[in-house]
Amino acid sequence: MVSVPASIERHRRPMRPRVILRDETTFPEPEKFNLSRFFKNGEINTQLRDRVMVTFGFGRRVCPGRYFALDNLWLNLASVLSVYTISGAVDKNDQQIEINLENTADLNRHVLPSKCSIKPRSEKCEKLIHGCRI
Ligand code: HEM
Repeated sequence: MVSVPASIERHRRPMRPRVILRDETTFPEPEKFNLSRFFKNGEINTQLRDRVMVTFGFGRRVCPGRYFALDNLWLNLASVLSVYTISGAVDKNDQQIEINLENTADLNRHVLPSKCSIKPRSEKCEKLIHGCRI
């Protein structure tokens, strides 16, 4: 077995974000997709521990791209949601097709594909998407 030099060993972290964010004492049923866990009396629960910054690690090895990543996510999501309505798809009998929330087991986990419906919010949005002048 290759031994790890002490200078590297002291940078190792026993608690990774993935483990912290699945701590059942703070986040009951951590594997369940449950947006209501972030709300209290119809408002965002500001008493919860910050679960966004945890994702990027801590201390001297904290992710230096965190603000860039968060701003990009915000811009991308806001751009998409401002012009599209995204919802679950319906089958030919007009019944809602259930969204599959299972994760892959890769290093970078993501949800498995599900059918969904993505429609422009309005004619004006459609023109915007196609790059026409409104
Ligand atoms: C949602 C997107 C991202 C997530 C969740 C993320 C998460 C992380 C995490 C958990 C670490 C390890 C922190 C630790 O060891 O404690 C890390 C390190 C790092 N990240 Fe990110 N990151 C993201 C985006 C980015 C972007 C956009 C960049 C660059 C533009 C970036 C550059 C880096 C670098 C260079 C390190 C190594 C820092 C070091 O070891 O000193 N990351 N990131």
